[in-house]
Amino acid sequence: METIYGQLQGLKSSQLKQLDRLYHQKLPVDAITTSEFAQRLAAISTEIKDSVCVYINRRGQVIRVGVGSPRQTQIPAMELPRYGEGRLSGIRCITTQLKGEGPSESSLTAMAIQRLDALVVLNLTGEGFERRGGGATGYVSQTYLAHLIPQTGMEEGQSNNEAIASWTVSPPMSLDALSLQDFLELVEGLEAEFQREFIARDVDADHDRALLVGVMTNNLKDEQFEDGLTELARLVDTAGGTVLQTMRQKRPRLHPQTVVGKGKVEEIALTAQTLGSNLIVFDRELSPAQVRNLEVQIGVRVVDRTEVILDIFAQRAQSGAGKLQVELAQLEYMLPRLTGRGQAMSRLGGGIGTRGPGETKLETERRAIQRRIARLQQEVNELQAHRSRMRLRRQHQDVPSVAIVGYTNAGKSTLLNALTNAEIYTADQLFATLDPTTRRLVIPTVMGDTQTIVVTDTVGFIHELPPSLMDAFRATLEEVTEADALLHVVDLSHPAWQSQIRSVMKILGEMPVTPGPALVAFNKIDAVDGDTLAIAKEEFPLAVFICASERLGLETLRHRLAQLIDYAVAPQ
Ligand SMILES: Nc1nc2c(ncn2[C@@H]2O[C@H](COP(=O)(O)OP(=O)(O)OP(=O)(O)O)[C@@H](O)[C@H]2O)c(=O)[nH]1
Ligand SMILES: [Mg+2]
Repeated sequence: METIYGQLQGLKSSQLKQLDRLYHQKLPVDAITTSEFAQRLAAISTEIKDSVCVYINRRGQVIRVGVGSPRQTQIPAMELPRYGEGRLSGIRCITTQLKGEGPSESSLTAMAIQRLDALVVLNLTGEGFERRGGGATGYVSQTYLAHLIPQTGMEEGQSNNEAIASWTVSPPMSLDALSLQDFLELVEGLEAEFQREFIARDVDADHDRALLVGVMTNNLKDEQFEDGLTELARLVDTAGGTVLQTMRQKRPRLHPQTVVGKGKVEEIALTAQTLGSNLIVFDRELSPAQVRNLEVQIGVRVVDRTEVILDIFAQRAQSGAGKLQVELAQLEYMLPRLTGRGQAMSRLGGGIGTRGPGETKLETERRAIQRRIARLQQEVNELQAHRSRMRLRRQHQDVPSVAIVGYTNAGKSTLLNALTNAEIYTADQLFATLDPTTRRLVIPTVMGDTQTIVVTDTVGFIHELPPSLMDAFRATLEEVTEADALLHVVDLSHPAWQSQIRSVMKILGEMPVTPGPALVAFNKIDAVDGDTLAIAKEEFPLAVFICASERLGLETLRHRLAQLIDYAVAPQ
């Protein structure tokens, strides 16, 4: 017996046998259904007093039989072929309906999620008869034919509109009229239209088309939640993806298996299908099991915030040390997530979270990965030792050191460039800098002479910096803990500047060695209003205010640095 899906309780074995026999039926390739096949389906359905769904491929073979509505018998996303946006799944569903008129909203939604070729609804008369010598007739009162239609005009600006699946449902027609329809003509015409729309939209295959999902839990304030989503959108953008839409759900507690509730998962799947999204990004860390469950139900690759950050790091890493640390972070993140994901990953293609040195390692054995991690750890240790020898040499020469720290995109590199004419890459991007750069800087002393110090610019921080990154970048972060003092650069023009300060302080507080004293420098004051300036001055009376890009306030900054160093290196 083949598997019969759906609600089988209470069915007699003779009924199950009838359902099973449907698997042996074959339809002509150019017919949606034949009259005989539809009557037979309707006869069984009438007998068991429940809907029956049959799924048929383009060769006319029955590939799935289920009892219940199209929604209850639908094919799981992971079992569906994925041909991309320009195509349909190559499978149609014929279902019987005991009451009601046309197809229900939920049946149509199921059609859209599975990208079915068509959905055929057979309304039952409630009676009928078996013809002598086999063959049922009279069970079908009328029929409906529904299919998807391409969404036109999904332009950039429109992409944030609610996703509305587009389908069309025929007026009721007789079974005879339905069986005369040319099925091949219908799907070929439809696919040609989908293909045209797909090309018109100029979809770039290397470009992730992402849906963001935010889960608002009780411990979050509205503002925090929205700031988090805004930042996530910037991260996806920096990683090279396009955000098509952001979906939100409020939940007192996360759903243990899928984070969001069942209805939301369906909505995400439908939206992904409708908008042609190939990536779902959650605003929090997901467990390996949650990622698997979500991918199976949505049929699109699912990543969490950490994976997006790791992907940016992988794209940015230039130096050997940078690449080494990124690879280590990626492997440490991936190791617990390996089981079962390999298959899903290869089905769902590349993009955010699949790039970088860690990528090819995914297929190899766990143990090989563990060995590789151990080797990378060793190399990071050597890197750490090398950096520490360099610092020791400086300390012998009595050169005080300052590390520039701050939230990513605060203007740290711009400031070091302005102070020392260094040529560090700066950009309005998150994590523009990964590798530390150290430059000499001459500043006054508190006594009025001059002195030389070294200033190091390094990787920026972010709210909830992934622990695997913290560990892998320990050699880089040691530049921070080993410096005599810190210059904490804050982007005062950013609406979330206060929470960014808190995040930076939190990360500094979690470092294995307590960092030195810090001077806060509020940057980008050219883009700040008077009220914000007043609040910052009141909350941080010792801070300096600068505009690194216009080199404003740097004289004051040099003097305050002198005081800071005088305090930091004074014999205690
Ligand atoms: N309006 C304004 N923009 C600035 C100022 N300083 C820097 N920027 C801009 O802010 C953006 C980020 O500057 P970066 O120096 O790359 O920032 P960062 O802190 O090094 O960032 P990461 O290395 O990515 O962590 C760039 O587009 C700069 O041009 C400023 O004083 N005013
Ligand atoms: Mg930088």
